[in-house]
Amino acid sequence: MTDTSLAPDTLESRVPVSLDARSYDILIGTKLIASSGTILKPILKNSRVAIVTDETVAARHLEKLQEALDTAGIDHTAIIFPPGEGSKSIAIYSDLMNRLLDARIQRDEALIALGGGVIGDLTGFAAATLRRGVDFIQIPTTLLSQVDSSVGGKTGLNAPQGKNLIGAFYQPRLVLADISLLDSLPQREILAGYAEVVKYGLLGDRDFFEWLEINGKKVVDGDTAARIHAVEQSVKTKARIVAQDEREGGVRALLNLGHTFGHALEAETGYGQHLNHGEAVAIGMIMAAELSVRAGSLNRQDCGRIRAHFEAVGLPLQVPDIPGVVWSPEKILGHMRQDKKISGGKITLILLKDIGEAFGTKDISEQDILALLAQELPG
Ligand SMILES: NC(=O)c1ccc[n+]([C@@H]2O[C@H](COP(=O)([O-])OP(=O)(O)OC[C@H]3O[C@@H](n4cnc5c(N)ncnc54)[C@H](O)[C@@H]3O)[C@@H](O)[C@H]2O)c1
Ligand SMILES: O=C(O)C(=O)C[C@@H](O)[C@H](O)[C@H](O)COP(=O)(O)O
Ligand SMILES: [Zn+2]
Repeated sequence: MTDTSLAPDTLESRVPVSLDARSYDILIGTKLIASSGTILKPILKNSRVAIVTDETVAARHLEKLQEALDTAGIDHTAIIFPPGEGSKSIAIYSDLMNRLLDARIQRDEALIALGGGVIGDLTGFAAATLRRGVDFIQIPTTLLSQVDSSVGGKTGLNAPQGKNLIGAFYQPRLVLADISLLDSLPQREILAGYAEVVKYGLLGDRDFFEWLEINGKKVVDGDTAARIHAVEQSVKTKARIVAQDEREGGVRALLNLGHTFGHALEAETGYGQHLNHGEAVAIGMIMAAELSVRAGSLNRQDCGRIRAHFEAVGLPLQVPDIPGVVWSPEKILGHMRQDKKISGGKITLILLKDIGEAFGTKDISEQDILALLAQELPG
């Protein structure tokens, strides 16, 4: 357990992730980065770390982290990559490993992921594989990474064949979710993160979805208390599910609501700037809700309620036209056939029974998926 007496009084919440020897805390609050060195020091085996970040985050937040580490007497080196999904690639991973080895990062030293989900997934995978495993800390700087990607230990890279197809389950030692870091985040990225926030309401917490119907706009518009509540509720749900099923043998698959479609859309766009992960997941959740109505598990009225909330906050509902992309149901289905939840050659979909209750099924035929895609894709 983290020694929270070392944290400033702007620490609002501590959410534990209970995984035996791999347990850790998620600390949520404002202005936490200024105290990060003091908080981290007792967790580190050795007073030397490598910070991995991207150019955009480095320009805004790296200095604050470096100063905090200096104050605590922790040596550090920074490795900076271009921003964007393209950095979750084998080429960047290879470059990162070379730089970590050139810097002689030892097994008892640690990596700090300072950034969004791209930096978190990349750094986590590097930590899992460097000298067969070094500790890593998540300092998530996007709403998406604070509510979702920094927690639960899914790390990895995209492959030309599909999203997140190379990776490892490898838990961080601590997650430091500093809400103040979101002040510099563009609105498009706030909305991308909000898609994963709504996911937590839809898949397992109807009360939270209803809270979002009232307060979602505040979360999106920058209200600190609303953002803290949204991060806390999301990670509490994620921590509970991950503690039950760390390696996705069962219930954890529910966290993939909207992702079987969403990842296929991302793969088809080549992980470019026109459709980010949160947007693809938002559209994928609408597809899952529509398919749930067709399958008879969700009523049309609840599907309409989900659509209305997405519209109210500004989440995308439809697949956009993207230059150079010719959408085709067959191609999207082809990407879905690479999904990691496939077993026995059958696509597993996460559908809704109700707002607040998701379930996994292999009973939807490929013809039914194609029919849904024909309705939902442009053109
Ligand atoms: N491991 C998991 O459980 C998990 C969960 C959800 C998503 N993901 C992965 O996360 C990735 C998406 O993460 P993301 O949405 O954070 O994207 P991202 O990491 O690409 O960040 C989005 C953009 O925001 C910029 N940025 C980050 N923090 C900023 C800040 N504080 N101020 C200004 N700009 C900032 C980045 O430079 C980038 O351009 C995807 O690859 C997705 O597959 C993983
Ligand atoms: O943590 C999980 O489990 C999730 O599914 C969270 C998702 O939001 C996230 O995008 C995850 O990376 C998807 O995992 P994948 O196994 O489908 O690649
Ligand atoms: Zn996701």
